[in-house]
Amino acid sequence: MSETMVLVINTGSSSIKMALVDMPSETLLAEGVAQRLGESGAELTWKISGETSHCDLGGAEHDAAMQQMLNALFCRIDKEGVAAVGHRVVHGGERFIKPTLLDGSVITEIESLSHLAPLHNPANLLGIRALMSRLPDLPHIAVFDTAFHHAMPLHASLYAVPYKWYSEYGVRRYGFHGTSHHYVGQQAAVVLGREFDNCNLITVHLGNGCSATAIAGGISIDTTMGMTPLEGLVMGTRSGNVDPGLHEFIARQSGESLAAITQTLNRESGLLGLSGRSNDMRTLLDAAEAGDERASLAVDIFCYRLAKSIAGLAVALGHIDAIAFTGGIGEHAAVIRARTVAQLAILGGALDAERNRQHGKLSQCFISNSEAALPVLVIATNEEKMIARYVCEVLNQEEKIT
Ligand SMILES: Nc1ncnc2c1ncn2[C@@H]1O[C@H](COP(=O)(O)OP(=O)(O)O)[C@@H](O)[C@H]1O
Ligand SMILES: CC(=O)OP(=O)(O)O
Ligand SMILES: [Mg+2]
Repeated sequence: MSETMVLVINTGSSSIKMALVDMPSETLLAEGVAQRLGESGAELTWKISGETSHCDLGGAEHDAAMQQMLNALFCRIDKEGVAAVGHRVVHGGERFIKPTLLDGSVITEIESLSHLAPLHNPANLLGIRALMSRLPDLPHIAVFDTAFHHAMPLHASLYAVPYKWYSEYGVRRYGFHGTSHHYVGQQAAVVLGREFDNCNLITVHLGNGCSATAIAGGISIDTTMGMTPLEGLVMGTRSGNVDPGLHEFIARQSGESLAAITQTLNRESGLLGLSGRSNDMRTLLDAAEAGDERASLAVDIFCYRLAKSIAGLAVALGHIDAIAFTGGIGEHAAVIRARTVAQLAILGGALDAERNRQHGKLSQCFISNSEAALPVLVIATNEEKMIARYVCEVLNQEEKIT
């Protein structure tokens, strides 16, 4: 394909990432990150043409941060060169199993899935509407977190509930963070010197939302998130798995509605709920180091539940070629990787302490001990680059059709 620029927006539960990607070279011409949204430490960083700028967002939520980011971006880039916009959309339901050109009916359908991804689809739609109004003449393409998981076998995607809940209401596991798991899986195969389609991998995405995926034959065959991004691992503000009897029990105890309890499990649980302090792993590791017992307990539970889930995914694969850590925590928190892998001796996991500690300083992906049976890698995710790739695939197909 000819040189073209793709603008990408990735709205997560605690961050907004934007990138202007030159394709097909995949050069990042501009990168913006607004993080710790909704907290007093909310901040925005832009890297444009090699220059970095930084500003305090004063506790901004998604909407305010997005407007500020777009103003900063459009002051500095030439809109004329942009060929298309790629939007991360977290829940694509049963219908959206590949990147899709956005129009009114697609937007309505994404909106109808908002109750299944309340921390994400509404924020994704904010970005879609803001960019469609600023760049109305360009193609806008939605790339869904759920798409990479769409071929999960039924034994992994169905819950053991009455089958008609699946056939009549679409109750099933979808999985999320698919764009990141796909990108990191492909990168891990490159590092291993193997074909992606011939690798058995566990990719572990640890950001504000956390999930792990078993990949075989180039597809996701099981993952820890489910019908909503609430299932699975302990996360920043999400509980992950709880006893299905919990809702009724708490409703009886506290008189709260089911919706209020779900809201608590989404927004006030996980690391935040356990520590009573923060959803941010940096804050908790500092607090634990300073002797805060609840922060320490939150970190212990996070690592134990993660190790247990990775061991569970091993069942899906039989043989594991590598485990790859990614996401803000996976890439930067050596102590979390160390404490998790220390609980995976049953799979042959053993880290090289120095490689693990130095990761980031040396651009070295392997952090496992050379003698260990289980190779462990750290791979920086790049959902924005992956979204730009998917967008170009759609543009190329459209070109072929017309
Ligand atoms: N150096 C670090 N050490 C420990 N945790 C870190 C570090 N840098 C980022 N993190 C953690 O990564 C998480 C955010 O990850 P990220 O992937 O950026 O989030 P999002 O899910 O919003 O995209 C936060 O919990 C943050 O504390
Ligand atoms: C799906 C999900 O949890 O995304 P994020 O980690 O960006 O919140
Ligand atoms: Mg994210």
